Order: sequence, then C-alpha cells, then structure tokens
Amino acid sequence: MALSSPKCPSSSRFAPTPLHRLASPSNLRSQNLIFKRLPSLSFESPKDRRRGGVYMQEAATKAAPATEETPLNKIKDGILSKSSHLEVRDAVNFDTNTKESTVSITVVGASGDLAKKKIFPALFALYYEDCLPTHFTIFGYARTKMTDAELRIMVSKTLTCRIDKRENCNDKMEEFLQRCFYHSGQYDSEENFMALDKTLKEHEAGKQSNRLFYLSIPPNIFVNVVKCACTSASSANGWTRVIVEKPFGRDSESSATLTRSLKQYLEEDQIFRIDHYLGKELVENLSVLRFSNLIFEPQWSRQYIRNVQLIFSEDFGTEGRGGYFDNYGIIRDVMQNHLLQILALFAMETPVSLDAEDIRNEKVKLLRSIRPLQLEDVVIGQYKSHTKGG
Ligand SMILES: NC(=O)C1=CN([C@@H]2O[C@H](COP(=O)(O)OP(=O)(O)OC[C@H]3O[C@@H](n4cnc5c(N)ncnc54)[C@H](OP(=O)(O)O)[C@@H]3O)[C@@H](O)[C@H]2O)C=CC1
Ligand SMILES: O=C1O[C@H](COP(=O)(O)O)[C@@H](O)[C@H](O)[C@H]1O
Repeated sequence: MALSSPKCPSSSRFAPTPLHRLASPSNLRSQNLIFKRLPSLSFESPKDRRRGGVYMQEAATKAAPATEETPLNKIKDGILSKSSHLEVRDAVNFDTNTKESTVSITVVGASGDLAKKKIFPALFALYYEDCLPTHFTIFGYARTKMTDAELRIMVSKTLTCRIDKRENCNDKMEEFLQRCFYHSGQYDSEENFMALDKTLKEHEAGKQSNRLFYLSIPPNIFVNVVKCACTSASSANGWTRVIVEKPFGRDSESSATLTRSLKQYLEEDQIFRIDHYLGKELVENLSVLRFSNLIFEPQWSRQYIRNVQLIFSEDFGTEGRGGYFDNYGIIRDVMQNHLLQILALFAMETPVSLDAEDIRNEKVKLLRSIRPLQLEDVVIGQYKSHTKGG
C-alpha cells in the first residue's frame, strides 16, 4: 500500500504519520483531532493555590475563524456547481493509475452534530497538513436527503484553518470540499450499502481500495451499520476499518456484548475506538508536561501535590442532546471515558516508552490500584433549566 506521505510533519506535536495507520487512535491523536474547549485541570483549588498548589486554568486553543475568508461564493461558483461525481472527479484530476491505492472515508451519520463539529474539520486538518493520501475521497452517509452541494455547504461552515493560519487556506478548503460527496441511505439496508459500494468503486477507479467507515451515529445502530458495511460495502482488495465513537456500551457487560457483535463482522485490528478527548491539546501536552519538564517531573508526586481536581464544565446548554443525556446520562457520557482517561494520564507511572501499548499498560496498572468508588463517596446533582449561559 503506497500510503505514506513524505510531507507529514514529524515534530513531536505532529508525530510521523504512516498513512497505512490512517485510522489508528495514536494517529488521530497526533493530528490533534479535537480542539475546542479544554477541561480545567487543577492540582489544587484556586483557594489552595495560596498554600503552594499549582492551578492550571482553561487553555483553549483558538481556532483561526475561517468565516471571514471562507470563499463560500467562490466555492459555490466552483465545485458546488458541479453535479455528478464523475464530473467532479475529473475536475480534481483524480489519477486513474491503477497501481496506486485509494482511501475512501465514509462518515456514517454525516448529517449529525459530531460529524459537523468535529469529524469534517478534523479530516480537513489532516488534508491541510498533507496527511491524507493522494487519492482519497470522503463520503457522508445518512438518512437525510442531501445533495453533494448541500453537504459541502454544511461542511464548509465548520471548517477552520485552526492549526496555523496560512495564505492558501481557502484554496485548500475548496480542494478538500471537492473530495466530499454525499450518499443517502438507511443504516440497516444492505441494498443502500450496495449502492454506496457502487459509488465508491466509481471513485476508486480500479485502484486498490482501502475503506474507512467512521460511525458518527447513536450506538444502538452501530452493529446494523457494521453488518451492512462489511457485507455490502467492504473493500474487495484493500483494508476495511471502522472507527467507533464512544460510548461503547452502558457498562462492562454491554460493552463486551457490543465488541462481540462487532467481531462477527470485523477482526479486532479493524476496529478503532476513539476517545476524542485524548486529541485535545492540553491532554496531549500532559505527558510532555509531566515527563519532559524538569521542574514538574521530580515534583509530580503525592509528596508535593496535596489535591488534584479534574473539572469538566461547558458554557452552553443541552443543545438537542437532552434525549441522549436522559437515556444515557452525563456520568456514562463523559466520566468513564474522557475524564478517566485524563485521570489515568495524569496519575500513571512513567511508561517504558510512549508507544500506545506501554502507555495503556501503565494506565491499567493505575486503574487497578484505585480504590473503587462507593455511593457514599459521590455527590450527584441535577441540572435545572435556565435561560442564561446554559
Ligand atoms: N456530539 C459530540 O460532540 C460527540 C458525540 N459523540 C458520539 O458520537 C455519536 C454521534 O453523535 P452526534 O452526531 O452528536 O449524534 P446525532 O444525534 O447528531 O446523530 C448523528 C446522526 O445519526 C442519525 N440518527 C440520530 N438518531 C438516530 C436514531 N435514533 N436512529 C437512527 N439514526 C439516527 C441522524 O442522521 P439521519 O437522520 O440523517 O440519518 C443524525 O444526524 C454518538 O454515539 C455520540 O455519543 C462522541 C463524542 C462527542
Ligand atoms: O463526548 C462528549 O464530549 C463533548 C465535550 O467535548 P468537546 O471536545 O466538545 O469539549 C460533550 O459536549 C458531549 O456531550 C459529549 O458527548
């Protein structure tokens, strides 16, 4: 598979990106997948700071807004006016050399919140940094009826040149949008996935095809989609991988059931479970701060730190997520994944290396040594509706 991109940055922030690991969690992490609000991490409360604690406050990365520069009109006159897939494919000089491979990324649930807010912008960031293969195509898939042009308009509203503001950002956005297409279908219809397969093949133009399905959908339809994707739209001559967003079940038992169900159709190494919090800059930098900072490293111990607080706060309301919170709940939604991951990174011992397995092993050791919480250790509150500030 000719998937490596020599242009990929290889600094510690942007680790070398072998693109055959396009969907690897560490790769997505290294591409700073998530970028908006950051949690506050405090070693001590502000009040305790006077007594010598350290307090790290919100350090959100500001995305360079693309709005003033997004050439929506230009885009509309250009790519959005092209009607057929093949017309667009030709317009972007899609190479028909069969020796090279392609990657088709299908965002399942493309009409939803996560896709708009996070996935398309993250894919654009990868493109912007030349970290996508030469031949890639992105497909949005959902039940909502939409044209390619409508998808592009939707996506263009949330793209930002957040990594670094550069002169050619608008051109890059336009090029990126040219590679985005939309296919409407049901999540449990083999027939609809066969139609998707046909369209993907048109774009792959006989090259070796690798296919990635990003499940940006509620968990109750994960298995239906994986079944249809694997039986009717998997690659015939390359790899097929699936990225699954949390939540992975409600508890240990349902998580194991979900894994068993997915494994009816996929091998473990085709499944990539994402915790997007690990892509936050502050979270990514935690390990650097801990292990490479000569001031912090020797002091990162219970001898010197009295109290650690992990605070998750949002400055907006439920915003359409009410049903989800009611059914799933905020504790299951963020505590057992995002916040526990941060706790583990924060408190684990130094890993042998920064390889994913070594870090995971240290996290597991730490989690095994934590005294299980009892109900009496927990104070639970209930939000009430409010008209101001969420
Ligand atoms: N939003 C976020 O910030 C984050 C979300 N997640 C997780 O990612 C997944 C997707 O999240 P999000 O985009 O917010 O979710 P949405 O509720 O926006 O759902 C995504 C899409 O799935 C389809 N859909 C929604 N509900 C149903 C249903 N009951 N049956 C079938 N299809 C449905 C809709 O598309 P259509 O009707 O067009 O088919 C919708 O646009 C969830 O598992 C969520 O927990 C994880 C991290 C962050
Ligand atoms: O997983 C989730 O995380 C987001 C918060 O992440 P952020 O990157 O947007 O800060 C939260 O809003 C959402 O409800 C939850 O599902």
